[in-house]
Amino acid sequence: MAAPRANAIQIVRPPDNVKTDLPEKPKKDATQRLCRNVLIYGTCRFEQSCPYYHPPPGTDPLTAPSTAPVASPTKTSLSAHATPFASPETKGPSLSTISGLGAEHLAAPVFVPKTAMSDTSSSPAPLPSTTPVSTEWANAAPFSPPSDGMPSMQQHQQHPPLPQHQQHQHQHGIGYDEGLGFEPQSGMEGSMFMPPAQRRLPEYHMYTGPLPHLAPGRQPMHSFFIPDDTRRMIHSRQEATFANPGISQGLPAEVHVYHSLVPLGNPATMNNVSRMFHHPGPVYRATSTVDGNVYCLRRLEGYKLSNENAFAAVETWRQIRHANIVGLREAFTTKAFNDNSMVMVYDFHPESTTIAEEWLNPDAIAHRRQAGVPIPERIVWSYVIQIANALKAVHTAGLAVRCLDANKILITGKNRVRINGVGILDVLSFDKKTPMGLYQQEDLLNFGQLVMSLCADFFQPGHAQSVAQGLEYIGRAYSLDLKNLVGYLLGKPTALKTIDEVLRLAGPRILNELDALQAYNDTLESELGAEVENGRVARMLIKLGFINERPEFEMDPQWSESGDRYVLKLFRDYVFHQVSPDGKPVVDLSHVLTVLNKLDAGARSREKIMLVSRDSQSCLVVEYRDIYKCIESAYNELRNAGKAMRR
Ligand SMILES: Nc1ncnc2c1ncn2[C@@H]1O[C@H](COP(=O)(O)OP(=O)(O)OP(=O)(O)O)[C@@H](O)[C@H]1O
Repeated sequence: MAAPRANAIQIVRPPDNVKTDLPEKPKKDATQRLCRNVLIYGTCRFEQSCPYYHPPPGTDPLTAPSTAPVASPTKTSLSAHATPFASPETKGPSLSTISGLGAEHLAAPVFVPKTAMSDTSSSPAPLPSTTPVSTEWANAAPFSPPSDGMPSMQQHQQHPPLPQHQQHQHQHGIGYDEGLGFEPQSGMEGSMFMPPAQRRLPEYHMYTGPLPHLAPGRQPMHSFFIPDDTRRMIHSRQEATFANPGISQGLPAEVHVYHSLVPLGNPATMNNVSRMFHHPGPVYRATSTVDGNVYCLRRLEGYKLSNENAFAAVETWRQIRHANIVGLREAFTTKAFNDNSMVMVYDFHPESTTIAEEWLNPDAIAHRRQAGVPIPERIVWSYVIQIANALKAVHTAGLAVRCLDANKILITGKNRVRINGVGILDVLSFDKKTPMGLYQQEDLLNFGQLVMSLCADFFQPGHAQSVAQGLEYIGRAYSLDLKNLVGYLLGKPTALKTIDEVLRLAGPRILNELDALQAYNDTLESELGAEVENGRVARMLIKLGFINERPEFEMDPQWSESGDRYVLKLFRDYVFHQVSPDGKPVVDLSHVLTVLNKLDAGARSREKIMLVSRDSQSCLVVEYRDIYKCIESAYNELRNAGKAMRR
């Protein structure tokens, strides 16, 4: 058994120039105050000589009646006395009211737990959730009653210096990697542990994993971050949006309000005459000087405006915003390419391809034939429903797509399709005489041919025999529903043939699509949830970064090392600089994320952690809410000073 240490550990408060306005509360008589050893370790080995109150064996000091002489942690905690904490409510403007692009964005809405935390302020003695202690704690030197009159830190009873690694192992106790269970170490007495209910993670700790049905067998660590495939997809889209492959030679520096043109699609065929538009129709990515966004410019070479009214349809198309249509933004004529060109500006969908490139290229067809597997029906129905949805919106707006073709359906995401090139033929082949109903019938026919060519790759549009063979093949390889739908679309145009009827035929398949979309939505929301938490942690880290190690503030080189900021320095060590028993750095991401997340959610958290000075000569037992206040106070100080300078 370790003897009590001769050099009693002094709890040292660093120099603090900030004077508190809080009135000091009268100290209770030592015999009326709960022994810290009991509070933290469960027992006091020096009960005979210790001047503090020791509850009778078997009594839980923290659940003792309020009349019992139990010292509430509220009264002995760092925050209770002489702490110059500035509450965000009382000092400086409310963080959430600040707007702009400055550091004020760090002020995420403060999370206020709705559950048990709400009444902790009035409860007599909430339970600290610092968890297990080791046998080393049991052998620790007892605290000594404070001998001088330091106002705040003295309220913490003294404990032996606790190496950071012990804090890591025993205060924090468990990491996410290790699961939430807790196994007492052998040789530790049961009485040394909090009852199980008190050891669980607090309810305000927000780092929840994904929904169980969304991540069976997923590694816990991965649930902290966005999954690899989603991350890769987002990165490659960002790269496709902003990377400059350096192939812009020969292109004008600016076209209307667009600059930084980069050709899209296959460079070998981009200057070919478009099969759909009968003009060479290269496509470019370009950045707008107006809003800084990236757009897709389709240039139609050799266009001569013959009728001013030709552009009238563009205005109607501009109004259509639909999930399955590539949005048309504007159209203009230009000589910037040293010719007469018309440019149609569309929303840019990075990394997109077309149905033709994806499914109808010779390699894909050969592969399917070799494998004897057609395109899965689920995918065909998904395309059918999305395109039908787009057609419904277009026809309802009194327009027609007029270019429904596998080359003009963009695949912009997982099974996500959008009709591309809308409005071009309205301008190029401006013709007021043909009724729109005829074009709409043409849309339905094109739709049928598109579905047929996906299901039966030998299909040749316009050949009656090919249609019959195709339908017969669909009848064998796919469901009767699909065959009926294609048959309907390829049937003779009549007034009764409408997109509404197509939707009716698709009927229950629409529900499947809805189901799949909602499941995908759930997945994305769950991933977003983890990122929200990461965002909060990032804000907390940025705030700490503003404060920790600041060379000077208001002519005070000691600012970041004194007062509240000293607590933050120790807290930073607690988060990042823990070491294992053999002195090796503990690089435990789950510890960092958990602690920072608790801190961000900790405006009212009574959970305690122990911070130890670098020389291990002093320690502080602080609640998360105190550290939270320290950060808010110091950060507001910096922010207000920064604002005053800007004025
Ligand atoms: N709005 C857009 N956003 C992003 N990329 C696009 C967009 N529109 C087209 N693209 C890219 O440009 C490529 C070429 O598209 P385009 O419509 O010109 O196809 P195409 O096969 O050349 O058609 P066609 O010769 O029949 O006119 C597409 O594969 C796609 O990668």
